[in-house]
Amino acid sequence: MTDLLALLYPWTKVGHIVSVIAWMAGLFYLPRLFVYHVEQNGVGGLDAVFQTMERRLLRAIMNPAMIATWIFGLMLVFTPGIVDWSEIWPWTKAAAVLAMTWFHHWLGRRRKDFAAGLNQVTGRTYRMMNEVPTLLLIVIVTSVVVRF
Ligand code: HEM
Repeated sequence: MTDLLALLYPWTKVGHIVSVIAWMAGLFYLPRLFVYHVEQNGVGGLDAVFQTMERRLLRAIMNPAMIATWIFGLMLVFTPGIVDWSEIWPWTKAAAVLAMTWFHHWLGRRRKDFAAGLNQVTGRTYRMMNEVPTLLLIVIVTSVVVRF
């Protein structure tokens, strides 16, 4: 099994990076959609349009991309010679990835609130939350590239 993972290594990394890019695109865009959704000022019909865009973005792109990122990422973890858990970088990366996954689920719960007409979160808070994936991305890329 580990021989197969070693053989697949470059292709696993291709899959990982491609799925990471798709996941991040959604994580940046969905909170921005929520800002516009909150601040639409009751223009007729827009609520339904936003709901459709949010549902499709989450279901068609973000959920599959997150799952693919995890699968390829875990394949890299189990590839021999890639991760040394006595170093610091795998732990900072793991913490940031878990936080990113929490953020994804937080957005998913907010989408359900919008769909039920129960959103309580202000546009200002969504603007602030929009910075979360950027900060986590900096931690993750620094971890995997600098490898402290
Ligand atoms: C979801 C769980 C994740 C796991 C288990 C995981 C695990 C890994 C592992 C073990 C590597 C191998 C590093 C190497 O080949 O030397 C890697 C590479 C990489 N990961 Fe992740 N990762 C995950 C999520 C993410 C996320 C969310 C991002 C970006 C936001 C990311 C960005 C990268 C990048 C850019 C590389 C390539 C680094 C290089 O080639 O130097 N990963 N990942």
